[in-house]
Amino acid sequence: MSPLDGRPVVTAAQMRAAEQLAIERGSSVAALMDHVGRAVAEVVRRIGGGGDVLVLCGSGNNGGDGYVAAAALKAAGIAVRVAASSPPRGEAAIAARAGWDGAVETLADAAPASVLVDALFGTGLNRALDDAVAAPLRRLVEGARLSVAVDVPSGVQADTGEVLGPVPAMAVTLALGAAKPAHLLQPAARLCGTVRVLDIGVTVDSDARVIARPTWTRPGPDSHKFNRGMVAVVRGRMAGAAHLAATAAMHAGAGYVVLLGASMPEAPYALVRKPLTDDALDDPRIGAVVIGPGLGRDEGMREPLDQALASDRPLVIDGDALRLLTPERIAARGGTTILTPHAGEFDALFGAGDGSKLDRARDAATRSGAVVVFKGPDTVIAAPDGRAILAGDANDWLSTAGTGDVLTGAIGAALSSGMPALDAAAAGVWLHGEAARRLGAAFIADELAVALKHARGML
Ligand SMILES: NC(=O)C1=CN([C@@H]2O[C@H](COP(=O)(O)OP(=O)(O)OC[C@H]3O[C@@H](n4cnc5c(N)ncnc54)[C@H](O)[C@@H]3O)[C@@H](O)[C@H]2O)[C@@H](O)CC1
Ligand SMILES: Nc1ncnc2c1ncn2[C@@H]1O[C@H](COP(=O)(O)OP(=O)(O)O)[C@@H](O)[C@H]1O
Ligand SMILES: [K+]
Repeated sequence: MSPLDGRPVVTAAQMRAAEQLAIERGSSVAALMDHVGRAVAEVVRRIGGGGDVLVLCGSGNNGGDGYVAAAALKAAGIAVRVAASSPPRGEAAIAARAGWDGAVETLADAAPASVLVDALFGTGLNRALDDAVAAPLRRLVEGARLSVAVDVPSGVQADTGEVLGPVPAMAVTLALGAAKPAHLLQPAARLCGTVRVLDIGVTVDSDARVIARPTWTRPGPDSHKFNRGMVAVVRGRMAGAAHLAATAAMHAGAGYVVLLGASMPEAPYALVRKPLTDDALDDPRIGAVVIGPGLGRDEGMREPLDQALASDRPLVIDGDALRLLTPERIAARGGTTILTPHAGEFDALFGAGDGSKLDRARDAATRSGAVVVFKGPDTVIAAPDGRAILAGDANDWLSTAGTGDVLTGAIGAALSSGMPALDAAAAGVWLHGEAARRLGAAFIADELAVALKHARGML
């Protein structure tokens, strides 16, 4: 069992392809199922505290994993029972069922146990759970002290994170071989509890990964304010938002932050204030220009936006600026661009569309030629070359005004330090998430901007 950080995220089809490759190299579905079932049993034995176990088995291979796990638990001397939603169908699942020498109860009749193992449906779920399954599943999860899902909680769509009908929350989910989008994307991710990847002896790779602690160099003897990273934040109609972004950039470790569009000195005095002159963005030392927080959506703000787009400096575009643009206009810019839309801004810029958040973010990155940070209770970062990074598990207290402005500043700081755009976006998201985790509850965006320094100190 290992934590998710930095691990590949694969779809059901990618997982099947990896499984197929393992089979071509001499393994078999039955051998994989045997491996998975035993590994699940071992974890359940370890975390179950010796309590009795009820394994719920479906008709597919997820159910097959369940029968193998039940047999292994029994062999280990654990009191275990099995209940099934319907008989096994595939060859491997039928063989796994045959390896279980105990009774098989119906879901309706099964009494709860202290540990519940949900092996009803995995990546093969293709519709909402029937009531005859959903109701007993809920009753048995509620009656258990500990509930463990095999691969994904039954009822969630592994590739999209959609929840098909009411699904009870599990305490632990054992992701088989690799994380699936549902382990990170909402609303499914909240139902997974603690997710751990279980090695199943299948090699998986993917161009999508779970966010991980970034590599972000600390200042050294050669550092000075300009080579630490210089960030220019363009101020608009609502000065507070740009201030938050600028403060965040400073506390994320930028060496020099300038607020363009203001000239009167005021605290914090470390923040340099200058007017947005025609040549303000020409300074080659500027490593990132941040525009959008509090910019205003009126026609009058098109001018500074045009100036930023025309500059050859790396650009972070957020908030109102996203409302004044089209994907084509961004694509035409060339150069490095990072967009940080929340769901409303995303829909306005790229259209509502269907598909998973991961698919939509990737499509948006391709269309705009920019790295797209699609924010929300889960955040998907996508690059035009197809790579993607998923961040789940956010502190819900982030849902307060101004936290997005803070994120923009943090990304600006990372970008200005010379990181490639995808890495910079991920570093900013990680720092923001870590600062929020440390702050706990009911913090405000001003505090979040300052708290970035504590997260930065960990790197
Ligand atoms: N890919 C891999 O490398 C491995 C996968 N294994 C397991 O196989 C699982 C996938 O197995 P399957 O493809 O058989 O899929 P599932 O076991 O998730 O279920 C598929 C079956 O359930 C039916 N079904 C789908 N939704 C339903 C619903 N709402 N109500 C009633 N029936 C429904 C389908 O028609 C199909 O017959 C994985 O999640 C994992 O647990 C392991 O056994 C072995 C290794
Ligand atoms: N449960 C949640 N709901 C909304 N936003 C969340 C949640 N959890 C984390 N966040 C994060 O909080 C930030 C909100 O940004 P945004 O909506 O742009 O706010 P603002 O425009 O007020 O700064 C984003 O980084 C988002 O990913
Ligand atoms: K399951």
